[in-house]
Amino acid sequence: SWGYGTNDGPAKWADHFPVANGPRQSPINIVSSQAQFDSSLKPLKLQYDASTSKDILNNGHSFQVNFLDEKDNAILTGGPVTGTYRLKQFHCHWGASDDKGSEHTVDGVKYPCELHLVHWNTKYENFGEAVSKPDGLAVVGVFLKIGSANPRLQKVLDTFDAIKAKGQQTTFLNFDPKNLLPASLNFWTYEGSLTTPPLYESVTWIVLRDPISVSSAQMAKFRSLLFSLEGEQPCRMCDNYRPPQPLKGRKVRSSFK
Ligand SMILES: NS(=O)(=O)c1cccc(NC(=O)NCCCCO)c1
Ligand SMILES: [Zn+2]
Repeated sequence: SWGYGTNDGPAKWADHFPVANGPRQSPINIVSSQAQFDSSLKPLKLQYDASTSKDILNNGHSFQVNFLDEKDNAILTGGPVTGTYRLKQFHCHWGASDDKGSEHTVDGVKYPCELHLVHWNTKYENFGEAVSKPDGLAVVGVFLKIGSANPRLQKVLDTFDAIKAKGQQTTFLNFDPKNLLPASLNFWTYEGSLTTPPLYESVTWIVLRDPISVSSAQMAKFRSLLFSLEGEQPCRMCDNYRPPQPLKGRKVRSSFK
């Protein structure tokens, strides 16, 4: 199956997933001067207070914190979307060094890490139904910038020894993802896709302008995870990001001037 290596990485994904060369692929480079302020965009509303985290998993591509999504416990409304989107999971993408790792870039600037909070449109039955629909998902992207250690993020990193290898999972309760958001919810938004196979063109992207902090030591902890199964030749999990894709005429709107 697919990965991020020389033989199975982003340059090869089109072999099995031809939509990789489609008209609304993600991520993109956000050219801030080209983004158009849209006063009709509503404030982004992230109601995570009753969010219910369940567990954390190493899926062989990233770590993923999964949420109970049978009820409207953690929802996204407003911003560029109509209706209600439910939080399903969050995960990250990062580099082998602090000079790269994010999927979206801003004026060509790469961040060391990018957090994705994945929500699905409740007009569909569940995530599996929504994931392939053009208005199926809304993903909030948050950049991580090297600075002081992030104590909220540390709670996630403290589970990594239990999920070192692909397929390992452990209980992870009562984590509030609101604690991973910057003070301002100013955002850019555009119509895009999953950034991993199957690359479905089903995502309304909502990329927050302001980063949250992470320390260099914390970034090193991300890189202690493995792409590989226990007992296999260990392969450190890093550079699990897709590079920016062609804009193909899409407009990027901003919620701020
Ligand atoms: N990276 S992302 O565009 O936020 C994103 C969001 C939701 C799903 C996905 N990708 C997938 O679920 N791929 C299916 C296999 C992933 C490993 O279990 C990517
Ligand atoms: Zn992602």
